[in-house]
Amino acid sequence: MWGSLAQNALLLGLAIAATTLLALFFIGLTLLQPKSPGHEIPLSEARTLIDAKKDNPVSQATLRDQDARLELDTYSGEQLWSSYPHSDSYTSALLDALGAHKINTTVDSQAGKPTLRAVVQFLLPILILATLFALFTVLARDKGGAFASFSKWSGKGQKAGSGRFTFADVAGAPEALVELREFTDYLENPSKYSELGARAPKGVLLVGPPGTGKTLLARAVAGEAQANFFSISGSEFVESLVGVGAARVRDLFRQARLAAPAIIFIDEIDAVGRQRGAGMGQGHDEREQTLNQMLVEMDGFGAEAGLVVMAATNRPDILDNALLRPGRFDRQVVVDLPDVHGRTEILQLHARTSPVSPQADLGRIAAQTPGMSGADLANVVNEASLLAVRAGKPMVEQEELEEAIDRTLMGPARKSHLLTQDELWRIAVHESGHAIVAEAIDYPVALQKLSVVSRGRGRGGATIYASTDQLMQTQLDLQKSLITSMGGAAAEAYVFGMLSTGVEDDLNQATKMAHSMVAVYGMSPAIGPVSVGETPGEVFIGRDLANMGNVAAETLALVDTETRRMVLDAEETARQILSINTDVLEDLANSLLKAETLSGPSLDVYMEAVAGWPEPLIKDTSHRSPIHLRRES
Ligand SMILES: Nc1ncnc2c1ncn2[C@@H]1O[C@H](COP(=O)(O)OP(=O)(O)OP(=O)(O)O)[C@@H](O)[C@H]1O
Ligand SMILES: [Zn+2]
Repeated sequence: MWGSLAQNALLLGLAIAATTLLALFFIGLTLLQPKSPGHEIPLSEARTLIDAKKDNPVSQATLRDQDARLELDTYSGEQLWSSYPHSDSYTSALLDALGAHKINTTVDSQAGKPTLRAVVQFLLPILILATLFALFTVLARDKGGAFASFSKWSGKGQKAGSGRFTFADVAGAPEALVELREFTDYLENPSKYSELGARAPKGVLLVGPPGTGKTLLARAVAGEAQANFFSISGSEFVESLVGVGAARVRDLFRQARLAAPAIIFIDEIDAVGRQRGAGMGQGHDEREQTLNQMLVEMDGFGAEAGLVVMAATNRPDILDNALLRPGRFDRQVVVDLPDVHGRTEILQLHARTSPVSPQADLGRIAAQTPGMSGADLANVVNEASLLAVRAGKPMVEQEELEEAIDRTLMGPARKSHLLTQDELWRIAVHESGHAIVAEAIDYPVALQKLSVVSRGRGRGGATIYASTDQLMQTQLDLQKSLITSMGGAAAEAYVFGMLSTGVEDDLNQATKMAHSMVAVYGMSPAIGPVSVGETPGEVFIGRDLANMGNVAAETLALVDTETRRMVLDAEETARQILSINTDVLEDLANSLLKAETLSGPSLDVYMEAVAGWPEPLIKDTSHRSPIHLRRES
């Protein structure tokens, strides 16, 4: 809860300083009370002495105007003093009286002569205030207190030129680099875009598991384009008070605008960018305000600004749709875990800055580390260097590198393990299942890439399709994508006789889709073309039935049954497709296991061998059998 050790020390120090200063202030005030000589008399008595008409006893008077004190010396050698009301009129009245009786008077206004007392009186309160202010600021930053908006936002500007990263510092992510070129292009010459009235690229979402170099990529874009770099993490907004996050966002954008061309990098954007209205409990309002402010800022600058906002997440699925609209984060760049090729390149890159022996076989290290991220691999090289130093060797040899793999796996930050051969094989079968099923039913979106490592630990591989621009989807389209989603689970069940946790995302997606088909799009014959009032894609489970309005409980039960039936049907179809393509499944899975990723021609070979599925994908069409209508164009 309480930040770092250093922050604690700072807090303690400030608290002590504030207390000390406060004590000094009061001690100082009493001790430095000016000591007037002699004894105090009431003002009335002093006036009587001054005003005495005969034998005036006062030999000499001193007006200490600043302290509002009147000191009187008498001819009898007495020293007396008295306080008087501190006002200009009273002072001049006193001076008049003294003058009238020709009393020798000194006025000591002390103006322009700062005494110790003045210092105490005026500087100490300022010092105390400053210390208290600093204290609050630190507190606020740490706990999200009310003063946080005064504290400096924690974004850091990176001066172009100092310790810059470039694309040469990123290895094993060629696709990401290609996509990011456009942003460096724009940053190097924003006016080109504004002159042409072209829509400048504004926001890009870097999607990928931790440690895959998302931050590195953002910095590299800044470095390539000689742009300034500002970064902030979404998690910094969590737990702060309402309004603080929004203020920081405003600040950040203002600073970046002044420093343009610039990149604003928002790490862990999912911490603020979740679906609005989906959060619960504390910090929810704050998150929404911060998110809204972000949207406002992103809409508030045009092509001429020379600003690019990059954000990183590994959960793009939970982001608020408003963030993904055109003119905001409308681009996504996937930053996958590297395959064996990528890992070799990353190792080579990091080996360049360490004394790695040319005899070391980095390809072998790459082959032993499926599932490791770029950050893990950088760590392997680093650990190996430490081991070499400890062993007194001048160079890092194979031995150290291999030991460093184990050390990296045992490291404190590491939450998972390497993918074993068994896991890789299962993932290869699963992904091949998706691809073969999609091919057999002529899934309308092109398959681009198959991978057994790319999607992050514990999540298995990925089957990546080109994104589609299609706005309207028919029942057949949805049915195809449902069957394709079930291809992975069907393959696991078909080949291994049981599922694994790797099917989680697929089943989730398939269930949501089937549910929408039933409850929203009227595609289930049992329910008919009736909307059950649900938001597309939401699942009933755990939902408050009281919110369901006019929908009868029986209907809800029927929606459930129909959803399940649709998913089961799709799985059955997928399984049958696989059973007529067992040979392709075997070959493809093996090839994938060896190469870790397949794309382009090496993938096409297998796809061409897939036998198509001859049967209709939509059953139960009896209630809506088509007729033939002449169409004239
Ligand atoms: N593709 C890569 N090429 C070279 N080095 C890499 C690569 N990926 C990661 N690294 C190394 O790992 C370090 C950490 O990566 P970075 O912080 O950019 O990852 P990230 O994806 O932003 O992680 P997180 O999501 O945890 O913030 C980099 O500074 C770099 O040394
Ligand atoms: Zn899958």
